[in-house]
Amino acid sequence: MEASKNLQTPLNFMKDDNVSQECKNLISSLPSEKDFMGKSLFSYQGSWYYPNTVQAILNFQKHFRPRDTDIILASFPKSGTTWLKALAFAVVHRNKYAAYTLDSHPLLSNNPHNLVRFLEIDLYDKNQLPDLEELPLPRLFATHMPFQTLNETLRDSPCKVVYVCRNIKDVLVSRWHFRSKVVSKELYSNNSLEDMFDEFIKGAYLFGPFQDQVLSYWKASLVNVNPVLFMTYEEMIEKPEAQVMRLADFLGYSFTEEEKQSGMVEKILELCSLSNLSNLVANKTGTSTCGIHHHAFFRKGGVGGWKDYLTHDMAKKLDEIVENKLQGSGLKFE
Ligand SMILES: Nc1ncnc2c1ncn2[C@@H]1O[C@H](COP(=O)(O)OS(=O)(=O)O)[C@@H](OP(=O)(O)O)[C@H]1O
Repeated sequence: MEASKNLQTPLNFMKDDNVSQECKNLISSLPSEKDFMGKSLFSYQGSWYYPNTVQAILNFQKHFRPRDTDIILASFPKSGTTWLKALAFAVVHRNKYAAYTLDSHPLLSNNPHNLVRFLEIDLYDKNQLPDLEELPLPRLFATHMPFQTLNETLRDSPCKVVYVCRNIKDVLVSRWHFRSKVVSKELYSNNSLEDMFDEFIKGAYLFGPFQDQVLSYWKASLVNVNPVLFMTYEEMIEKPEAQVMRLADFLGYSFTEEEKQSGMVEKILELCSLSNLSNLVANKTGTSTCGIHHHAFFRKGGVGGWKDYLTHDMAKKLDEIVENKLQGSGLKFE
């Protein structure tokens, strides 16, 4: 692939134009690789970022003050983030939007990414000191950072972290489709699946390596420092009622018997379903606060769609890098 110079991407967090001298000094000491467009990525605390994202993470690490009731939704991109944001928002704020009807719910008029904003590619990317005081309680945030980077800031806080992960093969295919929607053809015309596969094998791509991030949250979920709930997209697809109740229990917003009897769990699942969200005008139009068109967050969903795209050999190699990393951890992808 040809690496052209001076490429511009519309996404702020992929740029390198908002970096302090302190951050420049740090970056100059970090391992670096070129991404698919020939732009530089840097490895900070075990994950790869563009310079503006490193700056945003430094902002976050320096200035974020967690509250005990904060909830952080973490994920590797394309693992079910949008769904988890919608579900967590709907669960914790369910009493604010008419006890047993969800007709006037914010999720019907706003994209989940604007209701639960990313720390490093939105809030702290835009602002060194974002105003987080006005957010409704409990405050909900999201991140694609690995646990070790998040935890440096959360260390003494009892705030809760929910991690959702998904099979690497579906993640890769989802990311490939997503890239074709968000990176303009002028910047990158050859969006081949093989290029993305090579990135995953090599490990140097935004927020990668996938397997390192998954392992960081898995390990954190086994020890009781910051409570971490480890969820999988596949389990959410297979047993949505059980998983949303598990989420609610963990967050301290368990469904009452009365709510269960009245069908509240099913109503929330319907509200947050891919078919419902993706058909809303609010999600067919407009751009999220992190600069991505709302519609780009929705596609086909489901489990095993990778089979239509990846060869047997590709699938085997992807499984191998994940298995090698997770060996002995007790976590296994089917
Ligand atoms: N509500 C809901 N229910 C089930 N599945 C959903 C939902 N919303 C989005 N999706 C599917 O999730 C994939 C996008 O992943 P993320 O939301 O993690 O993307 S992002 O990281 O926030 O950019 C992407 O998966 P693929 O369809 O396989 O590409 C979306 O279609």
